[in-house]
Formats: sequence, structure tokens, C-alpha cells
Amino acid sequence: MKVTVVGAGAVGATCADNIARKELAQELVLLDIREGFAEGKAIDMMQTSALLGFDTKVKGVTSDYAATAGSDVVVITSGLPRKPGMTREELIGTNAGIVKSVTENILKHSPNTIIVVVSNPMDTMTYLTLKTSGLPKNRIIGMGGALDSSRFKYYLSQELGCSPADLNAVVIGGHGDTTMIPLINHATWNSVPVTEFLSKEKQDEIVAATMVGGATLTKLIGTSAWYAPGAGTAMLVESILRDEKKLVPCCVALDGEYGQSDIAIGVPVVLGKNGWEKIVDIKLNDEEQAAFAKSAEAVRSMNSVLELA
Ligand SMILES: NC(=O)C1=CN([C@@H]2O[C@H](COP(=O)(O)OP(=O)(O)OC[C@H]3O[C@@H](n4cnc5c(N)ncnc54)[C@H](O)[C@@H]3O)[C@@H](O)[C@H]2O)C=CC1
Ligand SMILES: O=C([O-])CC(=O)C(=O)O
Repeated sequence: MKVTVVGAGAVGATCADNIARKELAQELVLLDIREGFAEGKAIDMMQTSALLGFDTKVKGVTSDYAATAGSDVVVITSGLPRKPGMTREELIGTNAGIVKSVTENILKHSPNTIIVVVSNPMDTMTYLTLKTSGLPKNRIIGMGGALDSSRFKYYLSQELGCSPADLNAVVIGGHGDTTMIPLINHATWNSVPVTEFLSKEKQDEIVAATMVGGATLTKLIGTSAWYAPGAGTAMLVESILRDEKKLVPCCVALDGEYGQSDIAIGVPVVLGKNGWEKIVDIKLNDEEQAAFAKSAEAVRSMNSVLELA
């Protein structure tokens, strides 16, 4: 298997590091526009292989798309991250141009690849990739829900004093500070609803903390996070390459599901060798359904800014 990660910055390099350590691919190409940057990161990673004992061959290149030829999966992380005080949506002006040109270049050499979009604003960048690539919709997947759900489990585990691995909890909707929807009423601690252990006030606090999880880290670090985003992206790549059929919330094209069409937004999907293979319907109550419709409206208004001609 061959994977390309575009953008050798914080998220791209962390994702590549996770992919290499887990030996998800034989070949891993790291591509960046900054001269020598991806080459340096790739050599640094390869110099951990004797220490960690993995066989994946990591190669760094500067804008050399020929080296990415025949990739089974391409991860797009190229673009600006936000600074404290910014929203993800404010990145659209710069990142739309980057994501569009990267997609076009990738497809010249890997016309049938599966693309995982990470660059923000991720829902709109996924929609852009869908519209510009011409690939079947199942081959375009935005990463957001996996990360947001992991953050949701982190905040729940802190309050419950339990292992995050014992929790089942998902975040659907847009990957934005005000658009994501942590489904607290569906979250369980080894099949027991978490709402049985938490006051309504605590539940609301956890939901609010999850929604601004990315902004909180951006304020602390000075730029946005990378460990969990990199690990979340590698988890998606793993489920695809190993055909694991994991059920993960991802940003995908909806065609009537959840009452929405002509949009890419976060819903639970089964991930396997064909990309996202199935959308799973969660029975939402009226309040959750209304929140999803509102989230879709916000994502759609962001999408309308794109020049898709
Ligand atoms: N979807 C999600 O859950 C998450 C999304 N992100 C987003 O991922 C993106 C990357 O974040 P970081 O890695 O922290 O930023 P970074 O600044 O560390 O890395 C971005 C890299 O992209 C490269 N780049 C820029 N234009 C390029 C082009 N045309 N071709 C190839 N490479 C190019 C830059 O040289 C840089 O090395 C940001 O847009 C950020 O908002 C970050 C975390 C989570
Ligand atoms: O917060 C950001 O801008 C980066 C991101 O999407 C996240 O960490 O969730």
C-alpha cells in the first residue's frame, strides 16, 4: 500500500509518524511546498525506524507530485492553521486555493485514490474536493468527527473518572466551534448511559468544552493542535487500508440522509477499502435534528463562498 500526506507541518508530520509506526503502508510520501521541509521530516522519521522497529519507507519531496503516483490514500493537511482568537472559517480565503490546487495535482498521478481532507474549514474543504475532483463521493472523506469524538470522550472520562476507551460517544455535524453536535444522550460508559452519572449542568459543560476543544488548545499553544488530529487521521487511514469497517463520524457527501443534500458534513460512516461504504442513521430527537439542520445551514453558507467554476 502507498499513502501520500500533503503538508509536512504539525498535523501532516504527526499523521505520517502514526502511519509509519503502525506500518499501515509500505511506502509513505510526505509532500510540502516548502523547499527541503518534507525531506527533512521524512529523514528524521526514518531515523526512528531502527529505534521503533518499523518497515514503512518514508520519503519527503518538495512539490514533486510524480513521487506520489499510485497512492491508495492521500491525506491533505496543507494550508494555514488558525491563531488564537480566529475561527476555522476565517482560513477559507487562503486554504481553498491550496486545497483545490493540491487536489488537481494529486489526481494527475493517482486518479482513483481515496482522499482524506484535514485542512480547515474542513467541511467546506471536503465539499470543495468533492466538487473539483470528480471522484465518486465514497472516495472523499473529511476528518473532524473522529477527533471531536475523541475529545468528547476525554472530557467525559475526566468527569467520570473512567478510561476513555470504555466510552462510546460521537460528535456529528460540522467541525466548527458552534456547528458540532456532541450527542450526549447517546453516549454510554460500557453500555450504561453517561447521563445516569452526570447532572444536567455537568453534561452541558462537557458538551460546551468539546465544541470549543480546538479553540481551547489554540489559545494554549498559540497555533492549533496536532497530536490528536494526526492520530485521528491515521485511524481513518488504518480503517480504510486494513478494510476494518470501523464506524466513525466523518464528513461525507449527503444525498438525502439526515434530511440534507448537496453538502458534506459529519455523520457516522463505515470505513473500509472503498472509502466510506455506508452512512449509519442515528435516531435523533427533535432537538438533535434541529441542531443538525442548523449546523448544515451554517456549513452551507460557508460553501456558498467557494468559487466552484
Ligand atoms: N480537520 C481537523 O480536525 C483539523 C484540521 N487542521 C487543519 O490542518 C491544517 C494544517 O495544520 P498544521 O499542520 O497545524 O499547519 P502547519 O502550518 O504546521 O502545516 C501546514 C503545511 O502546509 C504546507 N503547505 C502550504 N501550502 C502548500 C501547498 N500548496 N502544497 C503543499 N504544502 C503546502 C506548509 O508549508 C506547511 O508545512 C490547517 O488548515 C488546520 O486548520 C488542524 C487540526 C485538526
Ligand atoms: O482548532 C483548529 O483550528 C484545528 C482543528 O480543527 C482542531 O484541532 O479541531
